[in-house]
Amino acid sequence: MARTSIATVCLSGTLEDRLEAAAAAGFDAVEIFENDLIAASDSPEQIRRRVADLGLTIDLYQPFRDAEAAPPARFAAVQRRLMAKLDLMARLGTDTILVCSSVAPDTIDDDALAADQLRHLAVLAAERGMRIAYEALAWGRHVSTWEHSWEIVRRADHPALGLCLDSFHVLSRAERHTDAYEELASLPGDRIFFLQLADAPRLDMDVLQWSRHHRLFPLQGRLDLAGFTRAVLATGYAGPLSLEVFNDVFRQADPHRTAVDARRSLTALAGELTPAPRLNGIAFAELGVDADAGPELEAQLRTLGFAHTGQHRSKPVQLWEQSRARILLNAGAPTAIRAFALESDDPAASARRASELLARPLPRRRRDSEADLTAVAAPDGTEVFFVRGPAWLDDFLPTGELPTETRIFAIDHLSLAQPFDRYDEAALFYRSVLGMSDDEAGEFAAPFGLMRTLAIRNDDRSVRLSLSVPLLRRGDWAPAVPHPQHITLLTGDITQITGTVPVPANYVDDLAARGVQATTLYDEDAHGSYRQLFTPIVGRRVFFEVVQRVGGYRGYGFANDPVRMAAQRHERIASAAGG
Ligand SMILES: O=C(O)c1ccc(O)c(O)c1
Ligand SMILES: [Mg+2]
Repeated sequence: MARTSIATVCLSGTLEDRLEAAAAAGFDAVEIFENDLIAASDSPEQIRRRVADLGLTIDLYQPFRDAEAAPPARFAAVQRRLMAKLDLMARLGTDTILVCSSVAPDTIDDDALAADQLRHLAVLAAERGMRIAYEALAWGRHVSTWEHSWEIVRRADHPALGLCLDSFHVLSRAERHTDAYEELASLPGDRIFFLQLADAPRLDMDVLQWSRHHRLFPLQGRLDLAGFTRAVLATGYAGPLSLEVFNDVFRQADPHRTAVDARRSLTALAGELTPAPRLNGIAFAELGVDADAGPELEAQLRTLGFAHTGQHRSKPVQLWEQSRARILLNAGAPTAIRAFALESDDPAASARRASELLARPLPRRRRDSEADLTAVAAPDGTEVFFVRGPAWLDDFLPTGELPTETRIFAIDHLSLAQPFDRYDEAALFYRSVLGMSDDEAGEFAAPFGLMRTLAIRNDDRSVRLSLSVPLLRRGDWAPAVPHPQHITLLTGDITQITGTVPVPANYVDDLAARGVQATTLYDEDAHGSYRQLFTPIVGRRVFFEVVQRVGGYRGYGFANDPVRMAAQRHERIASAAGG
C-alpha cells in the first residue's frame, strides 16, 4: 500500500498524544495542523525529534489561509507570513505546505492575480527547497472546485506549486461527483503534491459546517472514496494517502482507538486484503451471564423451547439448542453478548483478513480435545469466532437432554449495542472484516433519547448483524448501563411463542387502524411482513427477540424499537413492584 498519513486534527488529546497514537496504529506520516502546533508546549525541534523517534515523518504543514488573490496592499503581509511558516517548517523538518483557497472578503475575483501571487509564493518556497500544495476549499470565496484550482496552478506554472486534492471538497458537491473522475485521472500525477482523504454522510446542510463537524474516515460515509482514490492513483500520484477528518466525536474519543479505526479505513480502501471467505450463517451466540442473570436466561430459553444439551468440557459454559439455533451461556463473564461464531468457508482466511484489518487476534484454545476456534476481537471486545462445520460442538459433553421443540429455527440476527462514540468504527469493522454490506439503516426517537441503527448483512442474508447506538452520550436520566443487546430468533409461527412482554394495547389499536390485526409488533416491506415479540431484559443488558418473516420480508422492524423499549421498561417497573 502507498504511504499512509493522518492529520493531527483527526485525533484527540495533546499533540504528543496524537503523535503517539498515530505511530502506534502504524501510520508512516502525519500532517501537522497549525493550531495543534501552536498549542503544543514543545519547540519545533523537540517535535521534530519526537516525530522521528516515533518512526514518523511530517509530510505536510497546514493550513495557510487567505494567500492568493489578495489586494496588493495585503500581499506583502502574506509573503512575510509565508516566510515565517517556511522557517518554522525547516525547524520541523517538513517541506510541503498546504495553501487553501482564500475565503477573506477582500479576496479579488481575478485568476491572473491569483496565479501571479501563488507563483511569487512558490518562488519563496523553492528558495528553501520547499513546495506549496494549493487546495480548493468547497466554500472558497472565488476558487471552490479542484478544476478551478488546477487552472490557477497551470497558469502559475512553477515547479514548486502543485495541487492538494481533498476528497471531501471534490465529492461534497453532489452535482459533480460522478463525472469528475475521468478529468481527475487525466491530471499529471507529479502535479498533485498531496492527497487528503475524508468520507462523510450525505447531509443536506451548509458545506463548511458539514466539513468541519461530520467528516468520517474512508468507507464510513456515503461519498465515493473508492472511485475517487482510484482516479487519483491512476494519475501516477505517488505521495501519501492522508486522512484529514474533522469530526466532533473523534475529537473527544480515545486517540489510540481512533487511530486504529483510521488505519483500518485506509487498509480497507487501498490495502491488498485476503478476500473475505463466504459466510454461511451464525453458528452460535454466547452470552456472558452473572449469578443473577444465568437462571433468568435459562428460564427464558426453556420457555422458548430450547434444551440444555451440552456442558463445556473445561469451562462453565452451557450449550442450549433448538433446531439450528445454538446459544452458549458463559457463567465466567459479565452479562452481555460476549462472543459469536460465524460459519466460514475458510476460517483461517477469515481470521487472516481480520488481522490485516487490525483486529486483535485472540489466543487459540489450547486443549487438544477442544476445537481450534479461530477468533478475533471486535473493537468493543466482542469475540468473533470463525468455524467450519460442527466440530466445535465436540467441546461439549452431552447432558442427556435432547432438543425436541422446533418453534425456533435459527438465529435470525444479533443486535450489538455500541457506545455512542463507536458507531462508525463498529460499522466499518464488521463490514470490512466480514466483507458484508450495509442493509437497512434507521434513526428514531426512543424513550431515552435518539437512537441510530444500521444492519449489515452478507450476500445471501445468512449472516445479519444490527448495530445500534444512542446518538449522544447518555446523561444521568437515561439508564446508566449501556443499552441492551439482543439475540433475535427466527420462528415459523409466532403464535406458539410465550413468555414475552405484552405489546401495548395502544400499539395494537394503531395497527388495527392501519388495517392490520396483530398482537405482536408488526412491519412490512415490498417483500412481505414481519412479526416481533421480545422477552424482558435480563441484567439490564440482554434479552431475546423472536421474529417471524412472512413472504420474504427483508428488514429488521427498527421503527418498532421505541415501542419495544417502552414496553420493556414498563414490564421491569411492574415486575419490580411485584406486579
Ligand atoms: O475547514 C478548513 O478550514 C480546512 C482547512 C484545511 C483543509 O485542508 C481543509 O480541507 C479544510
Ligand atoms: Mg483538506
